Amino acid sequence: MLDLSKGKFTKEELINILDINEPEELQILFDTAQSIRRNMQGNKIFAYGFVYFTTFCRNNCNFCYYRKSNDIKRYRKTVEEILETSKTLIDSGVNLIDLTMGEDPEYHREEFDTVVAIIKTIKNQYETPVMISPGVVDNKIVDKLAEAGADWYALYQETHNRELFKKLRHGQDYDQRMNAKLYAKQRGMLIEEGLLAGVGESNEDIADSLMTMGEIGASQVRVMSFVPQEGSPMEKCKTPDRLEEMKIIALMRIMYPHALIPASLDVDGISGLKDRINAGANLITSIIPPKSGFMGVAQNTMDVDEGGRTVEEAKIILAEMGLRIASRDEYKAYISEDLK
Ligand SMILES: C[S@@+](CC[C@H](N)C(=O)[O-])C[C@H]1O[C@@H](n2cnc3c(N)ncnc32)[C@H](O)[C@@H]1O
Ligand SMILES: C[C@H](CCN)[C@@H](N)C(=O)O
Ligand code: SF4
Repeated sequence: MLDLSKGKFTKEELINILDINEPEELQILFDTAQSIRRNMQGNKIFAYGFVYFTTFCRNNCNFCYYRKSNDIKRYRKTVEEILETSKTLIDSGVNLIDLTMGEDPEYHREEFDTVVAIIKTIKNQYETPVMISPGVVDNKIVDKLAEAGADWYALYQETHNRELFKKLRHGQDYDQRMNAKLYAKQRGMLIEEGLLAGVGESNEDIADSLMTMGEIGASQVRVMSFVPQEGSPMEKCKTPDRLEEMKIIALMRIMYPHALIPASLDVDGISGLKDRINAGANLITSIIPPKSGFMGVAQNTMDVDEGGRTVEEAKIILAEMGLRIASRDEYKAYISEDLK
């Protein structure tokens, strides 16, 4: 097999690696990714708290439960609720708060003033890094979010095949979405790019995405397996075999040794943590406090109220693997020294 440790691949080589199905070859792929992760940061794994503070959305993404046309119960949390949940997460040991929202017209109307205030409190009072996942916003809003002190702007293209994008993010503009994150990067924010697995992409599409992540300078890169959502146009589509997601995680780790790569609890809950870490992920995302009334995205309730999506639970699994959760200071050092 190809020498994987070199880290730089042509598109053809990437497609060949994605085609691997022999157990021995797969093991080499995952072992290579794991050893790169260990070399970069020893036994540390980072952890993000997830705060999905409004589930109202003006868009109609075909894969998403919260799409505008889906007739579901929605919430818009108060500032107090958002801050209280953020504080609970911070006290439990997360390294960052990911403030995530549907593209809620209410926040666009007030030009994100409330979001700016929340970011400032988390940054200045709680001394904790912030990621903002607001969907597409115009440059003026990106300026405001950057000035408020947001460290990260997360915006996932889902695919870099424009035709497929049009089907998934129906009615949305590919370039506008791409340009929003490029502008955030230009403004000095770190950016996260992401892919969906199992939505009709080819291995060539995945290879294109893997290369694009590097070209645009994303410091955090992710893949999530598609989870079918009740009431959405893709409700009857199957969730893909997880091997595809694991291969993509491993390749991202090998291509981008410094990158933050999520093991998201939002796909298979806490039971999916170990495999993703073993594939090369170095960050646990979608940690949600039980009984807080806040939801996940792809798995909106799985493991939440049972307390499965907590630092406490993750710690137990990591300990069995000889790993531990990084401290907030270790995380701050990582993003200011290794990623800049
Ligand atoms: C809910 S959005 C939050 C931010 C903002 N609304 C946006 O779309 O950018 C975050 C991401 O969740 C992922 N997601 C949504 N629905 C999903 C599903 N059914 N299965 C897997 N991932 C999903 C997509 O990658 C999407 O970009
Ligand atoms: C997809 C979400 C992240 C948005 N920035 C969250 N459910 C996650 O898995 O981290
Ligand atoms: S993925 Fe984001 S933008 Fe698309 S419908 Fe869901 S919440 Fe809205």
